[in-house]
Amino acid sequence: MPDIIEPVIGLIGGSGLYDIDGLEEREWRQVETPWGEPSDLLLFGRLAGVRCVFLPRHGRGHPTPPSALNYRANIDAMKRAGVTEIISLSAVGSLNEALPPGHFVIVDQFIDRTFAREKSFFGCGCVAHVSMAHPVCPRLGDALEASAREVGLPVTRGGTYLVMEGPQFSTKAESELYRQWKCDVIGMTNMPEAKLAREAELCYATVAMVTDFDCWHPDHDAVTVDAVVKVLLGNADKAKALVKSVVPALGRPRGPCPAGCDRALDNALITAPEKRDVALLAKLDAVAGRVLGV
Ligand SMILES: CSC[C@H]1O[C@H](OP(=O)(O)O)[C@H](O)[C@@H]1O
Ligand SMILES: Nc1ncnc2[nH]cnc12
Repeated sequence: MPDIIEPVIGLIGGSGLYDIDGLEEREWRQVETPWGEPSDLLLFGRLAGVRCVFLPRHGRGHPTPPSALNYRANIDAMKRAGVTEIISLSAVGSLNEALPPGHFVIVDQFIDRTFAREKSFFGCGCVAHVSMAHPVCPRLGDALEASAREVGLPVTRGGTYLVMEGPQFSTKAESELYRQWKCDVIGMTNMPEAKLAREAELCYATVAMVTDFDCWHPDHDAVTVDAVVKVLLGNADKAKALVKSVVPALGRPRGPCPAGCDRALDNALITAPEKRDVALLAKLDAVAGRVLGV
């Protein structure tokens, strides 16, 4: 790992965010991965001189639902594109009265209730167990919080994001259960994305943009896509202002991540070298080349 890193900021745009304003030298480029196709071409460019790579999570025009997203291809493509940190911008429902629609939450924990997705780059022939105790990079969280306050967004630092499989929204009983679990927001996409970013040794943080009160709130109608999209349009402008402020702050040359996100595989591999599968190792070149030497 170099002592001084020139950051390349990865931005994953969720529902309602299919492009990034103000990018200079912009170019949509296909990035091939051994895991299949990412959601779309990747948009390369510069913001205030800082290299950025943007990916619309569901593809432009939103053709792909949460369960069908190729999360491994998306993260691998980011890594291959040279990205060093990822900011996930996501629409969420609120499970907390204090977090109304229009509010931004820099989440710091997740509960993963998804069950129909590929969740790891590793597997038979190369087993790895990374720590997910602290799934979000605090350095990115600090920068996002400072920028959100600077541009005047209603923001809360910290919160737990419940990741459901979808695509249907929750039942009222589920929504109430997640509230009992002290979850703050709910969405369908940030897992396994955050797990895969950790395996790929990429710093990762989520800006959860509240669009609705899900279905638990007695004074609000159950969530609909129409209602979500209405709030999303306002949130998307705020998200773009946040990105404009945070990218220059994160873009300065820096040392290794103080939280160790960029060394997550140092103590994670358990398969003996002679038991490793050569074909899998080849696929891990971008994600784990640093520790596997492939
Ligand atoms: C359009 S509402 C449901 C949809 O929005 C969120 O997506 P993203 O996290 O990519 O912004 C949620 O997770 C669902 O996929
Ligand atoms: N209530 C909700 N449940 C799941 N995902 C969402 N995305 C936006 N609102 C949501």
